[in-house]
Amino acid sequence: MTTIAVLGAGSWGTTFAKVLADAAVLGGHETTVRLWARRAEAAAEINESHTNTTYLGETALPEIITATSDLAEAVQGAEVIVLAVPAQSLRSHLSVVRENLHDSAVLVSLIKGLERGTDLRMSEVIEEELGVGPDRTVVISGPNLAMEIAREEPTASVVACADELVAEHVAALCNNQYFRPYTNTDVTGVEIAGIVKNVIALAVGICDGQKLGDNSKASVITRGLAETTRLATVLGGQLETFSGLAGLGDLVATCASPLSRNRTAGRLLGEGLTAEQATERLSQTAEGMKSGSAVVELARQHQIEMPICEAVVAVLEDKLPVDRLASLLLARDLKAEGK
Ligand SMILES: NC(=O)c1ccc[n+]([C@@H]2O[C@H](COP(=O)([O-])OP(=O)(O)OC[C@H]3O[C@@H](n4cnc5c(N)ncnc54)[C@H](O)[C@@H]3O)[C@@H](O)[C@H]2O)c1
Ligand SMILES: O=P(O)(O)OC[C@H](O)CO
Repeated sequence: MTTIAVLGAGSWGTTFAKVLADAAVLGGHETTVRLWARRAEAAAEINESHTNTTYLGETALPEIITATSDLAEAVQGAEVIVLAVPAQSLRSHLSVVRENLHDSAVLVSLIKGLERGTDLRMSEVIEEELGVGPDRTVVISGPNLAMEIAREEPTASVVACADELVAEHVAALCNNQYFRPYTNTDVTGVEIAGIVKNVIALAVGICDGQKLGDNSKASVITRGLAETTRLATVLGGQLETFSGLAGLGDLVATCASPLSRNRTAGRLLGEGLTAEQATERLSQTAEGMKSGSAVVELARQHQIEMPICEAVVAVLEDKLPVDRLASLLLARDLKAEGK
């Protein structure tokens, strides 16, 4: 019997709990999936009606998912702990996890954000707070819009861990008829790809809000991928990761889809809303809004040029009028494409 705790019953946490439960049924594994919801009413709805209507409408959740609003209870005895809370709140949740952590538990981050103040990736926050090694820290990232996966539309993803056997174990736990995981050992590359694509999606959304067309958006996506790759490779990420699912795959899904909260937030900024107004309008997590400044800070520390991310953050901080973003990027000095 494998006990898996999923912390965060928002759109991705709830959907991923369903992915795990469906994988267990398909694979004939004996698995218990516990889902931690911040609100007691959400936990009660999941237990009684097997739905989470706030995030997933009428999607029917498998009955092997049980929910609780008691974080310690969710974590107790769990061999696998999946983290699906907003990036800026992860550290505060980990203090409760630490007190109830199973000796050999594996920690799996679904989070696509960078911690403000420390500029740490989520795997680094987990390792620092829980004192676990990279062989127990896993990151899952890819073109994974929760709502499509909840409808069981096929997708693929990347399960990354420094220890390939651990990645394979977690991949087996989430492999089902609509979710196909590939393993990878490039945790840094996979994580940076997921973090920065949210900032690039904000830029694409701004193009939408400004009524710019597909050439502009394709240019932002392509140059955005170049920025992401520059940062990740300096931090130790592998170049190949960026032509894969966690790189190009996720960038395309997020920047193309009206389901993306980051692209939607960008569109609202492009239409003239402030960052605060756009966040209020969304009511769900758009990680790029908070992580953007940490990305830019990290890039500056490593002397990496990230002009698109810099411009997005300047808009978020009200230092650049949104209608000047395109002209600012176009006025930069000419350079060779590969540099
Ligand atoms: N939704 C997706 O399609 C998707 C896909 C892949 C990755 N992700 C990533 O997964 C992470 C979680 O995203 P989500 O879509 O589930 O977000 P969400 O906004 O839908 O849900 C967040 C959940 O965290 C809970 N929470 C706990 N502490 C919180 C706090 N301090 N502030 C706000 N909420 C708090 C909320 O109650 C909610 O249940 C993000 O890093 C996101 O980038 C999301
Ligand atoms: O809705 P977004 O913008 O948080 O994107 C969701 C996923 O990260 C897409 O892979």
